[in-house]
Amino acid sequence: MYINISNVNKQFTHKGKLFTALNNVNLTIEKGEFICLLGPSGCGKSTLLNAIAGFDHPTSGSITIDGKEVTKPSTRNVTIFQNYGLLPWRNVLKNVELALESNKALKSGERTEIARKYLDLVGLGNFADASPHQLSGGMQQRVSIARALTANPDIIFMDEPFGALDAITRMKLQDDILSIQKKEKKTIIFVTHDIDEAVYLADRVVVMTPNPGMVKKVLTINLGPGRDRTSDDFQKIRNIIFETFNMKHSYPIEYSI
Ligand SMILES: Nc1ncnc2c1ncn2[C@@H]1O[C@H](COP(=O)(O)OP(=O)(O)OP(=O)(O)O)[C@@H](O)[C@H]1O
Repeated sequence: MYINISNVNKQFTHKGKLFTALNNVNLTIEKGEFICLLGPSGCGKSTLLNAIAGFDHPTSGSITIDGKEVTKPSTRNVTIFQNYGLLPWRNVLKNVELALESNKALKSGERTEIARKYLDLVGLGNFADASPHQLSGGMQQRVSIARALTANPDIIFMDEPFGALDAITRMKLQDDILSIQKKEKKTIIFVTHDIDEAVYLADRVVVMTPNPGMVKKVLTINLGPGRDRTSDDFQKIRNIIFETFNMKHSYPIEYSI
C-alpha cells in the first residue's frame, strides 16, 4: 500500500453552519496506479485531492504516503490545475525549466536538456521559443504536463485538468496522458466529473456522492489499454456508474459523425 486514506472526515464552517465535505473516506492506492476521483459538483473531490496533496488537512482521520503522515505539500509531488498556471512572460521552454530551478545541483545546460526532453514527449519540441499566449489551450496544458514531468514527481495530482478544453482536444490529451503514464509509470490521482473520461483513463474509479461527500463505490476498470468508448464493456461500466448516481440512461449513447 502506497497511499493510505483512513477514516478521513473534513468539515467546513460556512455562515455558522457545519458542513461535511468528506464523510469517513477510506481508500488505499498503490504505486503507479491511475486513480480517478469522479462525482458531481460538491461531492468533495477537490477537498480529498487537496488533503492527499497536503494543501489542506482532514478534520479527523489520517493520510499517509509511503508510511509517512501527510502534513504539508511535498516537493516530491506536483499538481496540475485546469488553468494551466504558465508564466506569461516566460517562453515555453523557460516555463518547463521552472520545475528545475530550485535544484541547484543542475547546471543551466542540464536544466534545458531535461526540459527539452519532456517538451518533445508532449509533442511541443518545436514550440520551445513560443510565448504561452501563442498556444491553444490544449497546447498550454501540454506545457504544464511537461513541466510537471520535468520535476520527476512521485505523484501527479490533476484537478479537472482538461475541463476547459473542447471535446476533441480533450480526447487527444487523454490519449497523451495515458501514453505518458505508460512510459513514466507515475502514480496519478485525477479529479473529474466526466464519467467517460474516468472510465477511459483509470485503473480504478472512485465514485463519490455529495451531501455528505463520501466514497460510494470503487470500480476496478479491467478494460486494459487502448480502450474503446463504444464497446459493450465500456458501456457496461458506464451504466454501473450511472446507476450509482441514480441516473441510468436507458438508451445507449449515440455516436454519429
Ligand atoms: N474552504 C471552504 N470553506 C467552506 N466550504 C468549502 C470549502 N472548500 C470546499 N467547501 C465545500 O465543500 C464541498 C466540497 O467541495 P469540493 O470543491 O471538494 O467539491 P468538488 O467535488 O471538487 O466540486 P467541483 O467539481 O464543483 O469542483 C462543497 O460544497 C464546497 O462548497
